[in-house]
Amino acid sequence: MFYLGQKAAQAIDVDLMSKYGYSIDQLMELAGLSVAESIAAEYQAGRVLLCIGPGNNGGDGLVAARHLVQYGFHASLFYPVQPSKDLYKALLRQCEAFKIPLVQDLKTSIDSSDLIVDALFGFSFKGSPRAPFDKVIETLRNTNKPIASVDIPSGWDVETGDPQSAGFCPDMLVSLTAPKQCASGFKGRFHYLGGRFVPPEMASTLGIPEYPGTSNCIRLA
Ligand SMILES: NC(=O)C1=CN([C@@H]2O[C@H](COP(=O)(O)OP(=O)(O)OC[C@H]3O[C@@H](n4cnc5c(N)ncnc54)[C@H](OP(=O)(O)O)[C@@H]3O)[C@@H](O)[C@H]2O)[C@H](O)CC1
Ligand SMILES: [K+]
Repeated sequence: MFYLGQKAAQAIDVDLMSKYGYSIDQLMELAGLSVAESIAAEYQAGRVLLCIGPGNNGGDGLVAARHLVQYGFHASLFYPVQPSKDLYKALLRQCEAFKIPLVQDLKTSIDSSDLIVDALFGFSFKGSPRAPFDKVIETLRNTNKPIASVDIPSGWDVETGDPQSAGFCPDMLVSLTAPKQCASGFKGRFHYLGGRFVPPEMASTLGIPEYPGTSNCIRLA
């Protein structure tokens, strides 16, 4: 399977929508579903805190929160920067309908959670984290609660990963569509692949393995 660089990951996203006709809502729903399924495959249904970022990685987290509640988890959201885009507003409304609370105090919420989901940044992250996410990532680095990262461990460079060991090491990584190059430095326990929406032509070019049965995720390592 190919490990994608930043430009290749962004180009695939564009192809899925322009060449193959997917909408972002469709891709995000399936991406978030696969994140929830991967988590439910490895962790007992407990208290899960989802840290949500300002882009589509955060959108995946909002979708995953809803599915995790349906799987019996107690979910809450830490969502420090809420963009005004209709897509995210609608996903947040759905979370409200599922009685998923928004929390303000990250440290206290981490202490009362069994698992943290990192849906802060994905394949469009660049440079060093800017405020307020610098502090959020620092707080995640200082917890010993397990972290499940969506697509990229937030704060890592999409291609070079975390060479200075300045970021955190997640316990789980759920790569979406195909792993990004930074995933080769992942040392956590569970590496999953999700995003079962890739048409056969693209799947064979990328070397994506066949998903088993009706599953929306595959354990890679
Ligand atoms: N095809 C797929 O696999 C799909 C994956 N999905 C998910 O989408 C993300 C990529 O989403 P995108 O919106 O392109 O980007 P991100 O979520 O990674 O982040 C963009 C926002 O982050 C801000 N940003 C970037 N760098 C920094 C930084 N150093 N500090 C603070 N903030 C940063 C950026 O702000 P700008 O002002 O720089 O624009 C954006 O607000 C992918 O990884 C998957 O998780 C889709 O859901 C479905 C298809
Ligand atoms: K992430």
